[in-house]
Parts: sequence; C-alpha cells; structure tokens
Amino acid sequence: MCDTNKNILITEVALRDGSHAIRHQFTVEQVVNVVKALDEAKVPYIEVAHGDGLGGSTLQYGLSLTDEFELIEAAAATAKNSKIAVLSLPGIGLEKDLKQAASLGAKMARIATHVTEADVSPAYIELAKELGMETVGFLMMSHMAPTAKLVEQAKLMESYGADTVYVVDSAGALLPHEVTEKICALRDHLSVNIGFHGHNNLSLAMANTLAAIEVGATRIDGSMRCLGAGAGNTQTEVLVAVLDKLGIHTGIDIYKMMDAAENLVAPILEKPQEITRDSLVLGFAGVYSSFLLHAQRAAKRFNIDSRDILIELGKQHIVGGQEDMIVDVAAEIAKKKNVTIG
Ligand SMILES: CC[C@H](O)CC(=O)C(=O)O
Ligand SMILES: [Mn+2]
Repeated sequence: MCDTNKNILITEVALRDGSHAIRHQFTVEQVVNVVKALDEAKVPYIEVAHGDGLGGSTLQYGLSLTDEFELIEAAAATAKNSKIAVLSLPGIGLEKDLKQAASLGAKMARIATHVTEADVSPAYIELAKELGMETVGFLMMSHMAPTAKLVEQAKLMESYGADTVYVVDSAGALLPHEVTEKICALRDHLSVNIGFHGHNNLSLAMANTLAAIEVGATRIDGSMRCLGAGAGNTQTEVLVAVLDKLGIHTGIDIYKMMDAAENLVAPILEKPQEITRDSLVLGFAGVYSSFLLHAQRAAKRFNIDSRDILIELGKQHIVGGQEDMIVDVAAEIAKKKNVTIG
C-alpha cells in the first residue's frame, strides 16, 4: 500500500527531454510561456536545456535552434515559485557551463552518468554544491546494471555530495517489479532522496513511477503530453491527477497543469507521442530513447529497417555518447544485407 503521507516533488522535463523529440527546436517564446504556466501551477522544478544536457548542441547530438543559455536565462527570469533545473553529462557539459547556468539563475543541477560510471561525476557534483545548487545524481540506463551495482554507484554519488540519486530508465526497458527492487535497494542503503525518471516505450512509465513511489521514491520526473525522447516520459498532468486520487500530495494545481499541457505543449508536438513500432523496440531491446530519431535517419539513409538498427544497438550495448556508432551499425547492416543505397 502507498504511504499517502509522503510528499512527492515533481520535476517537469518536457523543456529538456522533450527537446530530443522536437530536434532541439525550442524558442524563447515557447519556453517562457510553458515556464509561466508551470510556475503558476506550482510545479517545484522545471528542467531546461538541450536534450543531451548542457553543451549538447553539436553536430553529433543535434544543433539547438536557440542557445540553451538564452532559454535558461528566460526561464529563470520567468519562474517565481518553480526552480529551474539543468542537466549535465560530464564531458558533454563542461564545468564552465554549469557555472554559467548557475549565474543565469538555475537552482538545481542534475549530473548524469551511465549507470556504471558514477566516478566521472564528483567534480561536477562538488562544483554544483559550491555554486549553491541543489544537486542530483542521475544514473542513466539503470536497466543495464544489476541492483547491487546500481547501489554501489548511487552510494558513490551520495558520497560526492548529491542530495538526491535517480534511477533513470533511459530506454523505458524496466518492468515494475524491477523498479520496485531497485528503489527498495536504494532506500535501504542510502540516506539521500531517491528519484525515478521513466520512459514510456513499453507503456510502463506510469506503472513504474507508481511502483517507485510505493517503495520510497519521492522525486519524480514527468513530461506534459509525454513530450520526451522515444515514446516520452511519464505524463505529468496524468501523474498529478493519479497521485491526487491516491491521496499523495504534489502541491500542483491539477487544472492549471492540464491547461499547460493542452494549450501550450500539445501545439509544440510535431506529432502525438505514441508508442510506435520503433519506440516499442527501444524498450524491448533496451536502447537509449534519444537514439530514436538518429536511428530513423540512418535507416532512411541506408534503406534498411530502423528496428534492425535498434536491435543491433541493444545487442552491442551502445550507450549515450556513442551516437556516431548508429551510422556505423546501419552501414554494417546494409552491407550484410547487400542493400542498394538510394
Ligand atoms: C542524453 C541524456 C538523456 O536524454 C538523459 C535522460 O533523460 C535519460 O537518460 O532518460
Ligand atoms: Mn529521459
């Protein structure tokens, strides 16, 4: 049974994770309008950055339409109640980027590493703390590590000073009982807050989020209209309503949240966030959700089935930062199949 006395703090990630889905084309006007509405709805945290975090605007990850610092500055100037969060993957984001985000008003830093590579994060976590930011360790592709390994890595992030450690289901590959096992283990071994970030590739983002909350996660990510990579994230406005029905407090105004999703986010979507055969394969094969559009582009270029690329990426355990491998894998498949490139 859920402990209904707990307070859940939600981070709305459409303005960062959703950036993948719209090829990083956010405008200042869109960001300001969405932040204003979320601020009025009393959403505690709003993440703003390139989809791949600070510094992600490159040919490898996709160029942003608008400089992310312009978006962060505009978001921070608009938010009166909500805190602006940024994501940084050490190496893609630099320490100077974190300093700049803090100077523009970002109040939370989420330092993201592959689930077995927490040891690349101490300098960033320590810097974020020095900058006075609330600090989150974000363990991506959590399905790829056994629970004992995940606990070891989370404990490292805790030892570096993270206030919260997240289980991140980047591929939307986890099943509810696996989420329960992972969150329980973190709850039993950590003293800091525990968070969960889901993707809906197997239609399990909501079930996984509820499983996480049930056993102790108190920091939860969602994106309005599921605007996120792959099939998107746990749908925030739905989550707020479901938690209210469970008697769990988020402090968020449900009507205002619904209005923000309907009036401001729906028009931004290039197409509704559905579970298509490709996003289903992401969850099935355990592939990074942000690889979706890259794999679809490569499939077109090499005249092959995008599912074959995704399955092969899963087999080869290709992870974030190895986006260049997507084209290599596609070329290899085309060669093996003797496909004529148009
Ligand atoms: C490439 C960063 C990634 O999108 C972070 C994230 O949201 C995830 O791993 O799910
Ligand atoms: Mn994500």
